[in-house]
Amino acid sequence: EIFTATNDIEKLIDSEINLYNEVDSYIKKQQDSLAQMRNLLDNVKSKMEKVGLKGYEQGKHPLAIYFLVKRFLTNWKAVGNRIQKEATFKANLICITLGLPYRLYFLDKFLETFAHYNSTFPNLKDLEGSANGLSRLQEVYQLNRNDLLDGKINGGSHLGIKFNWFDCFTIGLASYKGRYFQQSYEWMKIVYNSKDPTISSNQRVRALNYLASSAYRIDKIQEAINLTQTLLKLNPEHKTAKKYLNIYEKRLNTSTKEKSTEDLDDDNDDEKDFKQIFNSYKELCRGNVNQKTGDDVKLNNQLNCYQDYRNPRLLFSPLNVEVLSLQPYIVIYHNLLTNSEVVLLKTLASPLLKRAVVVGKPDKEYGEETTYRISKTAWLDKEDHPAVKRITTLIGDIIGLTSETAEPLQIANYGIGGHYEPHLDFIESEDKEALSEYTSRIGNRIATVLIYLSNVEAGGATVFPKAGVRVEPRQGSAAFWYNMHRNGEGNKLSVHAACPVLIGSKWAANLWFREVGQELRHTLTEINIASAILDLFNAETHATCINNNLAKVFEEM
Ligand SMILES: O=C(O)CCC(=O)C(=O)O
Ligand SMILES: [Fe+2]
Repeated sequence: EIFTATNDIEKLIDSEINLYNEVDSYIKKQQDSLAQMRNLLDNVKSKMEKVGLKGYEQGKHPLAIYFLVKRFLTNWKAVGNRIQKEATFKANLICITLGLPYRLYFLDKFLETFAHYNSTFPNLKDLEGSANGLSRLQEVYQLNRNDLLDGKINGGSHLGIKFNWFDCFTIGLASYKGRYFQQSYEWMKIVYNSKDPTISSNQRVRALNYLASSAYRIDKIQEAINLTQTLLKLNPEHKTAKKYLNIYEKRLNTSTKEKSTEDLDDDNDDEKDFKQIFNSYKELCRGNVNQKTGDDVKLNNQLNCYQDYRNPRLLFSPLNVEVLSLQPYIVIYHNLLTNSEVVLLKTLASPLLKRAVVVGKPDKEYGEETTYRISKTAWLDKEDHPAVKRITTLIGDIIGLTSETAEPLQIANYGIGGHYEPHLDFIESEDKEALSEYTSRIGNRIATVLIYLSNVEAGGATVFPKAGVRVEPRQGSAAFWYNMHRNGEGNKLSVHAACPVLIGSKWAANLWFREVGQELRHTLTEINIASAILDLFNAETHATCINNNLAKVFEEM
C-alpha cells in the first residue's frame, strides 16, 4: 500500500509531476505536429483548388493530370510521411502508460486509409509518363511553350497553376528522351536561367548538361561548346562533359560541305520514307488534311457516301457509309453501334484493361511494351458475352468477310497523350518460318474494323499518312479498311496511326479479320462498291457527306 509511509507518498507525488510533464509534452508535440499536418493539408488543398477543374474533369486535361500525379509524389507523400511519424511508438507508449488501448482508434483508421491508397498511388514512372505525354502533345500539336508555362493549351482557358523550374526540367527531360531536341533545348534553358532560389546547384548543372547536349543535336554546335565549358567550370570533375566537349569540337571543325554529304548518305530511302510518313502523320493529326504522299491517292480526294441496306439485317435501318479512300479502301460506317452497346463493351472491358503491347515481329516474343503505343487494352472473346458475338457477326456480314477467323475484339483506352504511332496492322517478317507460324492457322490481318467507343474533345484522330486520310472518332461509328491486297500481299498504303489524345479520353475497339476463309469474299469489295453506286440512285445521302460522286470516281478507275 502507499498510504502507510510518507516515502511512498513522495514517490507518488514525483510520479504525478512526471506524468503531468510527460503528457503535457506529448500534447504540445502533438499540437505542433498537427499544426504542421494542417499546414501540409492546407497546402495540398490550395493546389487542388488552383487547378480550377473539378472532379473527373481533371482527367480530361493533360496539364491537370500532370499536376495531379505530381501532387501525389510531393504533397501527399509529405502528408503520408507526417502520418507515419504519428504512429511512432512514442504515441503508443503514452497509451500504455495511461492504460489506454494500444493504439487510438482514429490513428489506426488513418494509417489504414493511407496504406490502402499508397499501393495505388502514382510513382515516379507515372510522373515521367505524364511528362512524356505532354512533350509528345507539344511536338505533335505544336503546343505553344509560353502557354504551357502559363498553364494553358494553345490559347485555351487557364488552369490556375503554372510551371515552376521542376516542371520545366521534368518536361525538358521527357522531351530529351523522346528526341524532341528543340523542345528540350528550350525547357532546359528556362531551368538554367531561372532565378528561383530553390534550384540546387546540382540541379542547375544537370539542366546545363541537357541544354548543351540538346543544343548540339539541333546544330547549335558553338553554343553546345560554350555551355559545356561553363559546365566544366562549375563542375570540373563532371564525368561525361570532357568527352562530349571533344566530340562537339571535332564536329565544329568538320566543314559544312562534308557534313551535308554525310547527312545525305545517312538518308537512305527507307529512312526518307519513314520521315515522310511521320511528317504527314503529324500534319494529319493537326487537322491539315491536304497532306498526300505518293501518287496512288489521286482518287481519294472525293468524299462519298451511300446507304447500305443490302444485308437483310440492315433493311429497316440502312447504314450510312462514307467512302474515304479507294486505294487503300477505307470507309466509315456511321452509327454502327448503339449507345447501350458502346456502354456494355466498355463495362465488360474495364476490369480487364492492361498496358497495351505490340505484336512486333513474329520472331520476337509476343507482347512488347513500347513508347510508340501508349494505351491500355483488353480482349473480349465472342464467347464472353452474347453481345460480342452478335456485334462481331454483324460486322462480318456488313463488310462481307467471315468473322469465323476474326480475332477477339480488342478494346483500347488511351490516356494522357495516348497514341499509336504509324504502323501496319498486318505482320511482316524477313523470317519466313516465324511469319508462317503466326499466319499458318488463320492467316494475316487482312482487314481492320475500328469502332469508336467515345468522342474525343481534341486530338485522337485515326490518320492514314500515305492515303492522306483522317478519321475523327465519333462514338458508335466505325472505320473499316483493307490492310492487304487481293493477291495476299500487304498494302503499305494502309499505314495508319492513332494521334495522341489532347483533351478528353478515347475508347476504341479493334476487330481484326484474318485471311483464312476470305478467299472468295475479298474479291467482293468492288462488287460491293458497284452495288453501292446503284444504291446511290435510290438512297438519300447522309448529311455528313459533301459530295455524291462515287459514280464519277468509278469512271476514273
Ligand atoms: O485507335 C486508333 O485510332 C487506331 C488504333 C490502331 O491502329 C491499332 O490499335 O492497331
Ligand atoms: Fe492499327
